[in-house]
Amino acid sequence: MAAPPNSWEELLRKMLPEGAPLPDEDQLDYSISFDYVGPSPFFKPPDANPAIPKSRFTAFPKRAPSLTPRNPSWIKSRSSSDTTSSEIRPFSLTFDDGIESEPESESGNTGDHHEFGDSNSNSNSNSNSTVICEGEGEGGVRVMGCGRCGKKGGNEVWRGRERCIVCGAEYCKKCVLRAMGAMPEGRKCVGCIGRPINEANRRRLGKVSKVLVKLCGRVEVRAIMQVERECRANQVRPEQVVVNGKELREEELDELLGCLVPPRDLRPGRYWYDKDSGLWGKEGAKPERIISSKLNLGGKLQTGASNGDTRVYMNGREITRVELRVLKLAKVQCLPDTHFWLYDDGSYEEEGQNNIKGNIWEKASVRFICSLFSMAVPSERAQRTKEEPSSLSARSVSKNLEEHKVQKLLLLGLDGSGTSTIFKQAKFIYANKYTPEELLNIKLIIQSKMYRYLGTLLEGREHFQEETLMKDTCSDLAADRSVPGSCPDFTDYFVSISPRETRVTQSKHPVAYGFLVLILSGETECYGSRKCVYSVNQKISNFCDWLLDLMASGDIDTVFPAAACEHAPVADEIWKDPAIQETYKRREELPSLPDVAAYFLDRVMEISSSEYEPSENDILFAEGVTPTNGIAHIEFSFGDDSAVSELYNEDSKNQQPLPKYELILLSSPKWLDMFEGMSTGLLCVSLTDYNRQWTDSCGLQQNKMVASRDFFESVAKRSCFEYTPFLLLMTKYDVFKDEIEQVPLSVCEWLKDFNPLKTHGKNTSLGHQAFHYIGARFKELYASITGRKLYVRQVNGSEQQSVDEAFRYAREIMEWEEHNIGGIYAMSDDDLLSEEL
Ligand SMILES: Nc1nc2c(ncn2[C@@H]2O[C@H](COP(=O)(O)OP(=O)(O)OP(=O)(O)O)[C@@H](O)[C@H]2O)c(=O)[nH]1
Ligand SMILES: [Mg+2]
Repeated sequence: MAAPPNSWEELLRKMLPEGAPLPDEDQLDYSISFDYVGPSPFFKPPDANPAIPKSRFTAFPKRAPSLTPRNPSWIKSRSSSDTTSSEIRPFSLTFDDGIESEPESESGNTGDHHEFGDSNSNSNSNSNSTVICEGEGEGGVRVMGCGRCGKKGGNEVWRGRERCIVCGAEYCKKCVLRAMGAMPEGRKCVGCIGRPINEANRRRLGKVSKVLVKLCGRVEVRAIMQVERECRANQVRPEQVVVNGKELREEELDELLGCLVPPRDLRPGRYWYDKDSGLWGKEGAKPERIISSKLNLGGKLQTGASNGDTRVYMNGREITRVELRVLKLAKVQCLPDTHFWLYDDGSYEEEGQNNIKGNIWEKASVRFICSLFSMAVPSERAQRTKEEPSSLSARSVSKNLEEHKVQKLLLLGLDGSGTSTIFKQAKFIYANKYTPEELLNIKLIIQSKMYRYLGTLLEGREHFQEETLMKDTCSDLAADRSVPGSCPDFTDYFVSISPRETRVTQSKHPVAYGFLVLILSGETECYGSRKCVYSVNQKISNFCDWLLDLMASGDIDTVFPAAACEHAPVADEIWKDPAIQETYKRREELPSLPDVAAYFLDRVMEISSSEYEPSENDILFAEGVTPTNGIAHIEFSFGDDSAVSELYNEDSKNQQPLPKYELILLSSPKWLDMFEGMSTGLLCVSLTDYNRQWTDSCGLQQNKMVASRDFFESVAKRSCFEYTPFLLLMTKYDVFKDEIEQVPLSVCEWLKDFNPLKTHGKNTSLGHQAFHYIGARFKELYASITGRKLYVRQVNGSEQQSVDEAFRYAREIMEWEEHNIGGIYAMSDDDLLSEEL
């Protein structure tokens, strides 16, 4: 069933504010994502109709095989042939240079096979062909205008440009095929064929570009991308890899890349390698991988290879501080000037003692911490090989690498921004359920928190009661003494330090001040017999005194939850008391009382009982379930077709392995620098923050959206996230869309320029426009820091489907980044959109 020709335009028009112009297809930006409200644009095909293709959003592309290192088959072909261009020819092109018409690229041509033969000679015979490599910069400097026809940027044709991965010369859509010919080594001008690529473009190798898809069709582009990745001329050259201070020789590089556990994604650079343990890292840095041991590579491992300063030595290398922490975690005695000998199986001994003391990889916690910090951990493959060496011989190296790759997602955000909720939802949706021990712990947390909420309410009640009675008393006194005029508002005259200590801080009004002094010095009896909406009976008052004393002395945690069951009836009575309900109505004045307090207190009897078992919602809404000052993580994988997936288990052995993900929730920014090499950063910001206050670690108050922005900025600036794409998850849209109708976005100084259009459409509501505006401000900020694109999505943490969709979006981003490096080449992202899109 063919879609109507302009269906995407219609769909887009519905999403954009009324009157907004439609962007060109080339300019479409897929980096803001939100929940589409309306009928599904993708029809579920009836089972009986196999002709209808599966929706493209339900099937995610399989990860492409690892690009580098090369697989052994390549190494074989490399030694057998020395030609650079003819060994892998993606397809043949015939080119009729007499026809000046633009290739049919705009429509209908996708998937067509272009027959442009012998392009090299034809291109060269063209009068313009001499400019092919002119003006090129070796360092990838961009040539202004098309390198062949000379057209400058700005017009439609120029926008879809392609760049040579050697010289950086750019060609407009019309000239790409003429300038690059059959592309036997990928996107290179014909004059650059056989020449090594510019290293700045290595990350671009094999990443599909939209322009090529339009010009050549998918099948051909795949072939071009494959040769671009695999042909000899584009590989790392031996002299570009220095190991232990020595440039590699050709056979050494072959040994390194052809071994069972090679370095991941080898780039030109300086490395150190410990052949006894297999540890491998960049010169001057911590180990990043354990590769195959006993390879004969480079020079001798130097003491200062990793720039360690710990006075603890491993196989002659002074180890780094992070390694020392790991050793301590593994309970290895590490006194200064200890010299260890570490073997490739993880066993270690002190030098010269000939006595194996243990195995550092034995503990799961050690392996976990190492993998969290992107540090070396022994690969399962290497371990399996030891057990069954023959079982792996037939498997390709790249396949193995794929299988064991775990995509790491780092979840960050200020307290209350929704991070814990998303983490808990991910655990419900994808990972295993909570264990009985975890459930017991959560139950105790919920019970304890519930009594704290009650304490906070009682404290507030006391404060509100004093305030109200004092006001009443003062107005009576004022009336008694016939003070002319109305009674001043006494609340202006004192600031509450705590409900039990009220201090006069102003005395603008001498009469009022006189009354206050009178009241405060003349005992509270003057309103002791009075009552107000916040007054309670003696029983509650006694409980209130007891609970508040417990809170003040810090003993509440020793009493609750142990005494929860015993005090449940009175707690229930208190919660239902009208005075407490009146207090709860003013909960925004009690900052430590979360909205979820009522959810739990409504069921105080049930929750206080020893038989109570927290439900999924209870866990979701409970505070403090995830560690507030540390790290939590879950590992999971999810399939393409359904929201719910299984843990990868024994049963899936025979199936295609699902990609694995590790979600790491980081509550404390002090660890941030340790998280290099994350696949994606998920940063949560609550949309309602624009109207909230935040107290920083120094006790200073500021707008919470501004605090979130500053936090985001500090994260984006870290060098450890240089290559990490970020997805901004904007939470609490459900609350925000109503709140924005009452309180304008301009209450936040950073967002004061928001200028909404007055329209009445589903997707042009004030909330929707404001969400876009905030997203755009964050994108702007991120681009100014990193020059890259920030992905944005709204999430409702309380809905599993919304969280699931956010993770699916994150997965698409990882795919795009892997195939298109959208972020790094953001300046030309119009031609680097995913093939899948
Ligand atoms: N309405 C609504 N509430 C949300 C949403 N996301 C989170 N919340 C609530 O916001 C509060 C704070 O949630 P989180 O930020 O996840 O909690 P946290 O402060 O990071 O961590 P803990 O307090 O330790 O649980 C909780 O009461 C959540 O139920 C959302 O999208 N919509
Ligand atoms: Mg919290």
